[in-house]
Amino acid sequence: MKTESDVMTTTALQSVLKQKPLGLVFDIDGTLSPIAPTPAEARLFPGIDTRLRELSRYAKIAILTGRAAKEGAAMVNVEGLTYFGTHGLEWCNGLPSPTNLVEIVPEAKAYIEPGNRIMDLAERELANEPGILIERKQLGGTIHYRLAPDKDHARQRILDVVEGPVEQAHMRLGYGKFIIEVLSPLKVNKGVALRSFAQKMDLRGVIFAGDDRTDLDAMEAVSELREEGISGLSIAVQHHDTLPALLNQADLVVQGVEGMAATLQGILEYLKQLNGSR
Ligand SMILES: O=P(O)(O)OC[C@H]1O[C@H](O[C@H]2O[C@H](CO)[C@@H](O)[C@H](O)[C@H]2O)[C@H](O)[C@@H](O)[C@@H]1O
Repeated sequence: MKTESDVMTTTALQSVLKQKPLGLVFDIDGTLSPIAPTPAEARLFPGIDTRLRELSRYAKIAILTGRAAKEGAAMVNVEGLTYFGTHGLEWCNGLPSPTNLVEIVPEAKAYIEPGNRIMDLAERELANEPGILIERKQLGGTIHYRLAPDKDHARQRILDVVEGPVEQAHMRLGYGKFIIEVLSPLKVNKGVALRSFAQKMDLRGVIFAGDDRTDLDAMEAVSELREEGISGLSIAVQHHDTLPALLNQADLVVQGVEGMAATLQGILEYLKQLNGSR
């Protein structure tokens, strides 16, 4: 049985889906892909790639991930989408290739070298720490401690190693699900990236879905765009550890990646119906 709030949600979702051009923007980890013990083990939820391919007939689609753009694109592997990586710091229109290069915010280039030095240091100093894994990116990278036997100890060890050098390099740290990230100090985040995508594609409607702290910026951007007259809706993918702030900000909450996959299927069916195709 449909509840009153289900009906309201459906109505709100449908009203955004009627807009043209329509944009659909998705985080990957925890949204399109169940959280895995390590980044290399994560895979898209079954059928997501097919749905994205079909959805791209009706909407402009962007992937907006904290992973490097190249890694995110390799994971999704659907042609014709915009791939934003490192929380919006880099992007590629379509799948990256030797003739289709990943671009980076020009002001960020000055931080590539210091970022490399900090990641080299982290690799050296944390090599013997159990359960710590280092994921390097074009700029900086992510230090994972999900597999550490003592997570509090691992987190503190990481901070002891990188906090000082990050401060000296005038860079900053970011925090997520059992990760500490070495980032540029620029005001680039998923919200800025979502706004640039909406502007570039001249979107009249936009839907964003995400599950973690950095996705909050994109959800706030959706609210701002709405105030500016662009129809928008944000979806939080709820897990056992989802931040309350994210659930409060979202217009719609779905349960886990499975719930997100079902919502994508519903969106696809509605767009097919709207556009008279089967
Ligand atoms: O904010 P996001 O776009 O979700 O990016 C944050 C990080 O996501 C990835 O790490 C997370 O997913 C891994 C695979 O499921 C998991 O092992 C890890 O514990 C999670 O934090 C990605 O590997 C990182 O590069 C992103 O920064």
